[in-house]
Amino acid sequence: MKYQTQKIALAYFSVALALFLIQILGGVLAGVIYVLPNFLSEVLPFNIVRMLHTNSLVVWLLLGFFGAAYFLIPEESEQEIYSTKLAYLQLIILVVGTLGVVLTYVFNLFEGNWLLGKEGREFLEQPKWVKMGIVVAALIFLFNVTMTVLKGRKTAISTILLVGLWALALLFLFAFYNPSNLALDKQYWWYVIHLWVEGVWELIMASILAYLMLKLTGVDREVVEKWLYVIVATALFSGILGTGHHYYWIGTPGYWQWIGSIFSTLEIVPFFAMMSFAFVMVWKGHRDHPNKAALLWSLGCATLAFFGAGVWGFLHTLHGVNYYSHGTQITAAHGHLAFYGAYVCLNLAIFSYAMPILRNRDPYNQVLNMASFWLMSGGMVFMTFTLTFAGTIQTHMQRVIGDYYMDVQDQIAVFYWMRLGSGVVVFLGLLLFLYAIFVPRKEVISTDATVAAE
Ligand code: HEM
Ligand code: HEM
Ligand SMILES: [Fe+2]
Repeated sequence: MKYQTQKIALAYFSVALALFLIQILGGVLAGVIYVLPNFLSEVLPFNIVRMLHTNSLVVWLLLGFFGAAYFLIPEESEQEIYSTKLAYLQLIILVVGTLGVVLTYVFNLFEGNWLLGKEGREFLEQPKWVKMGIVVAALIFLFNVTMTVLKGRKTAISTILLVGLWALALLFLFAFYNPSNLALDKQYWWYVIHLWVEGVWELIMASILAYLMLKLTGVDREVVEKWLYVIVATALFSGILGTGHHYYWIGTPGYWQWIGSIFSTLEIVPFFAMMSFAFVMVWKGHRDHPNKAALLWSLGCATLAFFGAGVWGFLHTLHGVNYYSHGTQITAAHGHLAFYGAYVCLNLAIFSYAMPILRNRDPYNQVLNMASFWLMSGGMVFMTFTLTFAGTIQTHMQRVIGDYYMDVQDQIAVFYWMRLGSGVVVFLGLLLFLYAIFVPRKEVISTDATVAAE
């Protein structure tokens, strides 16, 4: 570790991983409820479990991004982080907010209260006070990292990361606007949900991937930067108007069907570019970096993001297709692989790279880490297939033939059992990852012991 303040990342990554564990437990529980509908129905109903699953996902991904910024910005700007105290204060605010959400939902507190009560918009369910806390934490973060970057060396990687993080925070402000008109509500809801994952998060993804490629493959910075500009330009060009693929059936004007179809199809381009980028860098690179696990997660990220977001996104993005598939298991299949490939793998890549450095433990459990990649990714890919099969049958029976929703659900139950099975595999993969990251390798302990004995 070159800079002392990079250590801040350790706290962020650890809390992120704890929430990841909760997210996956929530997913498995939701998967159980799908096949055994009365399971825990009085204590922890499905809607609460689902909210915990999706919100803990978003929170831990954000914590991972913040941690990644604290880790890579000192190196990029050749400068210690402006204030360590502010960084920890930011983390405390986010943890308190998260606990607030969990307690409010699990114990059903403050019903109907404007400030403290629940808000029922998917992904934006946090009570208002938590949303405000998130904004305060984001401001602290932006101040802290911007001051650091301004004082030091400015690189394309840190600039694009900063632009992405600023835009992420600004777009979140739309979460406060919740008009009673349902069409307007949805229109602004997508400003956060879509413009995050298919806009500014892509900038964050591209810059973190670029940093990893720079470190792991040893290619020249100029080459990495050229790719970065192309990826960012195509991501914003396609992603902003691509929002139109959510405006087909919510009461917005008909021209959105064309704008949405055309521009969201172009969204495949940045994901394809990111995949090509990663492989070309490895092919051209001359460095044989010892951290093979971080490289595996990076390549896995770029590849699975291309399939989950690009291919599975395109599958249902043309309005003629979406007319039938909207809101079916096809959507869930895509949502899982896209989030997993693009943002889960990205975080696990930077954790795999940074954790051994942060914990001063090199070499570490590489092989177990790589095994966890295959278990988790295999599980998620299998889950995507089962949900795609389920969704195809569902779309046909429900939207083409016109069968009743619950009758169709009974017919596709076998896929939900398979989804549960793959979810358990993902859970095991995660346990293995945690073991590989946190538990010291046996040989290392024994050498230390002999050294101590001598
Ligand atoms: C890192 C891995 C995972 C990610 C990124 C993830 C992401 C998501 C997302 C984004 C949603 C909302 C989907 C939508 O509205 O279209 C969701 C819902 C759900 N997830 Fe996951 N999830 C993961 C792992 C799991 C696991 C392991 C299971 C276990 C079976 C699971 C089961 C579910 C269930 C049952 C739902 C609710 C679906 C519904 O309402 O119909 N997820 N997940
Ligand atoms: C990493 C990037 C992406 C992530 C994390 C992501 C995630 C998601 C999630 C979670 C949903 C469900 C939202 C909901 O209704 O609750 C969704 C919907 C959708 N996504 Fe993506 N997505 C990504 C990229 C893309 C791309 C590139 C395309 C097009 C090529 C696409 C096309 C769609 C479409 C058409 C829907 C609406 C499905 C429906 O009508 O039910 N997505 N996405
Ligand atoms: Fe979208």
